[in-house]
Amino acid sequence: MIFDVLTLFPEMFVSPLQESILARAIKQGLFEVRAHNLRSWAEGKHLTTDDTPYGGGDGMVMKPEPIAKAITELKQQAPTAKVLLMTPQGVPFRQQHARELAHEENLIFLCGRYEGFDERVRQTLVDAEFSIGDFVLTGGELPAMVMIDAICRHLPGVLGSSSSAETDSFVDGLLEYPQYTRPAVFNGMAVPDVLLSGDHGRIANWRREQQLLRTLQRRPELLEKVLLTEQDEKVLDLLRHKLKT
Ligand SMILES: CC(C)(C)c1cccc(C(=O)NCC2(NC(=O)c3cccc4nocc34)CCCC2)c1
Repeated sequence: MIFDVLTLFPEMFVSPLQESILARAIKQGLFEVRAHNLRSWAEGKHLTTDDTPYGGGDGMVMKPEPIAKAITELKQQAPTAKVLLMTPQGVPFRQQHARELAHEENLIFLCGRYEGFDERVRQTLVDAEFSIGDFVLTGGELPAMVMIDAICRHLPGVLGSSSSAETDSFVDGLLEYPQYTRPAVFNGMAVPDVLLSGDHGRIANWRREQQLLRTLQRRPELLEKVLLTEQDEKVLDLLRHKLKT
C-alpha cells in the first residue's frame, strides 16, 4: 500500500511514522507514506496555493490548479489510486472504512488549510470525502494521519503475527472492558477477584458483561450496530433494569 499525501506541511508526516509499529511496518516495506508539498505544483513568482474568495469574505481558499496538477501527476503513476478529501463536510470516518480502504493499492489524501478547497476540486478530482469528527481544526493533516494509522492496522503483517486487526479486542464494536495490571492493590483499590480466579470462562463472561455495561452507559447508540448473542441480550436486559433502579 502506498499512501500519498498532498499538503502544505509535509513535515507533519515525519515523526508519527518514526515510532512504534508504524515505523517497523514501513521498514519491513509493508506500506509507504509519501508526503508531497502542494507548493511544488504552484505557479507564479510566489508559488501561490491559495487566493481570496470570490464573493468576498474572510480568509483564503485553496486554489484548484496546483491540486489538479498534483493529483494528475500522481495518478499517472497509479491510475487506480483513490483520492480522499479530508474535510469537515466529509462522511464520518468509521472502523468499517478503515477495513475497506486497506484493500486499496494506493490512496491519495488531500489535506485542507485556510478556509478549505475551491469547490471544483471536489467536483472532478475526488473519490470520497471523510471527516474524523465535529470540531474545528487548523488543517486536514492530523485527520489524514489518523486515517493512515487506522487503515494500516489492517494491512497484512503490520500488527505482527500475535494479533490481527480483525480479532482486536477493540473491534467487536463494543467499548473495552476495564483493564488491570500489577500491583494487585493500588492506593487501596484492589483488582476485581474474578480476574485473579484463574477461571477463564468466568473471566470471559465478566469481561463481556463489563463491555456491555460500559457501552450501555457511555455509548448506547453503538449497541444498535453490534452483533449480540442471546446471552448478550439477556445480560443487557438485566443491566438496563439495574440502571433504572
Ligand atoms: C462544524 C465543524 C465540523 C466544527 C466545522 C465547521 C466548519 C469548519 C470546520 C473546520 O475545522 N475548518 C477548518 C479545516 N478543518 C478540517 O480540515 C477538518 C476539521 C474537522 C475534522 C476533519 N476531518 O478531516 C478534515 C477535518 C478545513 C480547512 C482547514 C482545516 C469545522
